Amino acid sequence: MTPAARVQASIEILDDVLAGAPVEKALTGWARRSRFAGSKDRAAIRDHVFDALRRKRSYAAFGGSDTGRGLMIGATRASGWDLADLFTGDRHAPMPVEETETARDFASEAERYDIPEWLWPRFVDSLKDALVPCVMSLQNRAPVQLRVNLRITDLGGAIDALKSEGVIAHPVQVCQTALEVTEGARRIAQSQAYARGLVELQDAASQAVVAALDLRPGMRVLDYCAGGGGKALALAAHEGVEVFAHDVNAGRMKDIPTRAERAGAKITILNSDNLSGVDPFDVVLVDAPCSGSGSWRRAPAGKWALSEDRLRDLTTIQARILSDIAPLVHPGGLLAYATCSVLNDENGAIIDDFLGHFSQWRETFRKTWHVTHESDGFFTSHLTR
Ligand SMILES: C[S@@+](CC[C@H](N)C(=O)[O-])C[C@H]1O[C@@H](n2cnc3c(N)ncnc32)[C@H](O)[C@@H]1O
Repeated sequence: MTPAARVQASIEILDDVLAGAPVEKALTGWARRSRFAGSKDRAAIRDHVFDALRRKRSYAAFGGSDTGRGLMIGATRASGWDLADLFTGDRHAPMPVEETETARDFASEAERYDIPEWLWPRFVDSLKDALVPCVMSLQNRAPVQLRVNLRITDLGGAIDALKSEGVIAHPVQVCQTALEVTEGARRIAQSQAYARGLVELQDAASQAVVAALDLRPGMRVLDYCAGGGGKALALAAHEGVEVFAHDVNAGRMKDIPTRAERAGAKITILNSDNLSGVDPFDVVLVDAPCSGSGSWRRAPAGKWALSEDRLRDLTTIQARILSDIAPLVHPGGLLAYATCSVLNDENGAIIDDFLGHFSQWRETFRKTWHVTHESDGFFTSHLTR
């Protein structure tokens, strides 16, 4: 496909997404209808679509409308490409840009930085001096990051194994187990290094949340909101730590046994019914359901799907999970709360509210990871009684 034909395909997919289709469904639907497209075309179109979704508001201003076409005109203007080279009207290319399709000034800072208008005051309050670097980072693509499985290898061993298969990766500051992939990211899933459990795909801040726990051999640790098991696997990489995984939606944990086997680790799955009968744990990690605002680079549709009502529901769920789970922590043990959100409503405010209601608990540690090139936005707080 020509670059112009890729832009036209992106316009069509974006129109589907703007009409309400989930982005992955819109991309696969297009790919199925377009057998002529090769893997490089599909990857380039995916990049265009995700980029346009990250910057939906600013591209709409640059492009003069919030349609798929407006976003891709905006993207072309923002990147400095010549519109006349892509919007040619030739076969498969978008129609030439008309005089009415002009850029306009940004109406607000929220529009400039691609944040929903209603959410902007919360971003300002939550992020303070980190606001602009954070929202600018959220406009860009996230790096591909790996966790080195220290049960099987060390950083050097993983880097060498990946390199021999054409994947170039280097350590990142955020966490000692984390690597950033700079070349060959698409080879990872088929690589021996991945199949043999040397590395897992996981962002560095998620790894840092687990690394912040003082895990020691003999501890029993519960990952209460385990989902696909990313954090449970990182917990289970610690020698001698017994790891349990639970999720209200048990189906989400279906891949954990296979992933654990690949990693040479053991994770016991608990369902909600047998949770009440188990002995208390030394550590309970609550990686709570949240807005995902710290990882909107990876899932940009979430930025536009969040509403005030949904945020209120999430904070209610977060508070309820903390109070429900507190009795499952051994006296003197650790209740570790985490979100991949940058919003104080889901972070400090939840902890402060919990401590206000449960006076026997105190906070021993709190940390925020701001969104930077290297890091997704994360928050954690350690509570004990
Ligand atoms: C942020 S995700 C977890 C991601 C996972 N820990 C990982 O690292 O891959 C939050 C999870 O919480 C689960 N969840 C939502 N409400 C819950 C509840 N009341 N109790 C337990 N889990 C819940 C969701 O099903 C979802 O899988």
